Amino acid sequence: MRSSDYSRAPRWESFVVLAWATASAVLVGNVFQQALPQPVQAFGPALVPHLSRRCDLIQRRVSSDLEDVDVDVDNDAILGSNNIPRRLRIQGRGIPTRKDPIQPLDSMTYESDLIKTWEQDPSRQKGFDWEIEKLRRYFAGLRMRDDGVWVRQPSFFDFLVSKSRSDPGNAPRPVGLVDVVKLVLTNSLTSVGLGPALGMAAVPNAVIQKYEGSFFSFIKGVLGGDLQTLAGGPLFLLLNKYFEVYGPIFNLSFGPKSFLVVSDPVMARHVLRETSPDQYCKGMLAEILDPIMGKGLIPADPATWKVRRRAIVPSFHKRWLNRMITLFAERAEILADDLQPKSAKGQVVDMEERFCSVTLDIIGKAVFNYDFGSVTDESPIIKAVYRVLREAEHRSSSFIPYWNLPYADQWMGGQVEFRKDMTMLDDILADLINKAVSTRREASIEELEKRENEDDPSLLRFLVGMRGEDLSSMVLRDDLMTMLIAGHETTAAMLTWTLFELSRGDPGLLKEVQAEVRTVLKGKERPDYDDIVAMKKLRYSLIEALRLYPEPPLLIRRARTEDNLPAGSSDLKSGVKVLRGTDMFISTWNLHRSPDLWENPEVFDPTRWDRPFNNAGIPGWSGYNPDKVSGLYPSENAADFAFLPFGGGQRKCVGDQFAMMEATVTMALMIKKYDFDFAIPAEDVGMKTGATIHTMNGLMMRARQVNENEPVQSAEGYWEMQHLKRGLNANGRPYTTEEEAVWQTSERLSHKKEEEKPNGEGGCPMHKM
Ligand code: HEM
Repeated sequence: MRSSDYSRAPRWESFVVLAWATASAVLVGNVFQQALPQPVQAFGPALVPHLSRRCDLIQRRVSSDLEDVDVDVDNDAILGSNNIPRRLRIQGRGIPTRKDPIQPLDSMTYESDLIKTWEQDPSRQKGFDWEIEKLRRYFAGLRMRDDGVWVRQPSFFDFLVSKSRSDPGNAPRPVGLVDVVKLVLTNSLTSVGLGPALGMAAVPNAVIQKYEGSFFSFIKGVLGGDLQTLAGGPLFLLLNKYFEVYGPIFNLSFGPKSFLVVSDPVMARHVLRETSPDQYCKGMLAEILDPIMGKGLIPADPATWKVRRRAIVPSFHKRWLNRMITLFAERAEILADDLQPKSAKGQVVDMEERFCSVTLDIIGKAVFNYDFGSVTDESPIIKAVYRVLREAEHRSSSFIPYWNLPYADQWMGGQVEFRKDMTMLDDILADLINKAVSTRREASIEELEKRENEDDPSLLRFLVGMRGEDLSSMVLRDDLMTMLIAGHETTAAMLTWTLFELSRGDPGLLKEVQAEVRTVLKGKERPDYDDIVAMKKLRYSLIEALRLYPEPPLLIRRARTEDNLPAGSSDLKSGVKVLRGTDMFISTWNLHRSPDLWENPEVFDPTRWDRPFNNAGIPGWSGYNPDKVSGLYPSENAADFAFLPFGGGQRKCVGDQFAMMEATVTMALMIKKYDFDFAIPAEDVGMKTGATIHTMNGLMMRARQVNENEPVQSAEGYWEMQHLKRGLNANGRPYTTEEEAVWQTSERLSHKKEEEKPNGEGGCPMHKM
């Protein structure tokens, strides 16, 4: 066909040729985009210059036809470039819900960058390239909303949009099929003894192959994808058994799939702190949590995480945290009041459920100023939240992604319900976000920190007010949903296990913690920050519960680059080569209960946090040093990564201070007003796991109201005695001089004898009996 024939060509033909030309151009651009420098990427469509004259001619005709498409929009309200024609505009503003077919463009993608590149320099919005770009956007369903936000509607030409993440610097690419194939091959060769030839370390292999349950339960486990059933119980307990057999690093294999299980502080420090967050991502955790948390901070890929972490951290500022203390106290008081009639009647209360309710109410108010009212009420929304949480937990302990089966949300009972629950929660969230956006007052971070926001001190209000914050995309919704989930059951579990351990342990310890609480809060209506600091024995009890019951008991990572783990306490002196794509579990459960890292690791002993601990047998580990405790709890740094209550490194929990304050205030108000007795034997409480560790049968207790102004019948001396009997001074440190040792020991012990004398003045009545 001669070029002059085009003037006579039928219109549909020119349309097809144009679409083909545009598609090939953009496809070429998209395929090679990662390999090309940014300016070249931005001109993807122009990568086929020989087509330009033809396309120009056809395009002029087609685009003039398209101008006639009538889209009713308020042109005055449109922000940004005036060069965007009406056909590329669409009505609407605000944040849609997940189920809406029209979604804002993900601001972290290459596509978004490409649009920004065009917008940054309006002088470039002319000529052939610009016309092609406009057409590409039209066919790809890209539209600009009234508020200037680019959205995407479903389109047959969806492939014209590049969804890949933009590359911040030299970030490694996500793991792909080739990496997985290479990994499986290497694993297979290593398992037949060829590992050393491939440079792989001789990491022991733990193969789950002996199933001890019934055939029926096995089939049920396989069909339901339930890893716990197949592992014969909570996975972290199985990993603990293997830890005892194979040591601090081993491979856990299920057929061709394997996980590297790390239980060594030096290796954990390397992965969490000494590598960049680009090097290890959340891997399968991100895949599992995607339908619930989307690109929220916990599962976020490294590129999204960098941007969102920077936005979220300032919202947890000191003034806000102080303000939250009042919220914690208000909500704990509601819980205490609710316990009163049950206490009077001697009724049994499931304290685990009560702690879940109070933490849900707190996080709802703190994150988006929403009152779930779950301590006193039951509602379909609360039930939906719990069902979603259970589903998230089930997914995170499954190895078959049953939720991805075709149309699973149409025919699988649990998935149908899950879809409905998510829709309900999404609608509520979208409504809250849109309300906050519509009353937005933009300001700098410093200004926002000073702002009072009496009626609504929520994180949502802060984030929406942040100048320059991208409010268009789903990431805000994803982050809020993530914090709702992350900040709720974790704190509830910490409270549950603290009450459990304090109640079943030495009564002297509980009495001492209660005495501290009642002394610090004496005559005060509500605790403040200084009181939280002063209640050290309580804080250390809470953190000790997190040592024994870490939430979550496993941290999940996937290597995005090849790496070499240090040897740590293993025998693999050259370290361990980690291939790109390797899935890894860092077992916090094993770290926290390792006899090499703790004295009497299985014992609940909050006093341990006063005493240093070291083990020269672990090269590169500097032990636990109480002098390094600087905040509200002994952190991962004080224990050199043997203790990871809130993770470590750059992806450490953003809510650690919030959680510690919340738990201290809630527990303080509980044990100030009540004594608790087990309603079932402590050993029947049991343990099961999902993302967090729950009790098997609830924490069934009876609360006895006490006179909070009466001093606790003292067990004074329990805490100090734990140090003294180990030959340390009253603060848990070694004596500096011999004189001090002699003086302190005789002084303390004679004081103790005085207390123990029958009818001795000031003696402990408990010991008088
Ligand atoms: C006792 C309570 C809590 C515990 C034990 C806990 C534990 C953790 C742990 C271990 C991580 C690191 C996960 C990893 O490295 O894979 C984490 C991350 C996170 N937590 Fe918490 N958390 C608690 C409370 C909270 C609260 C109250 C919030 C929010 C209000 C919160 C929000 C987050 C977020 C957003 C992350 C992801 C941080 C990032 O990747 O940058 N957490 N948490």
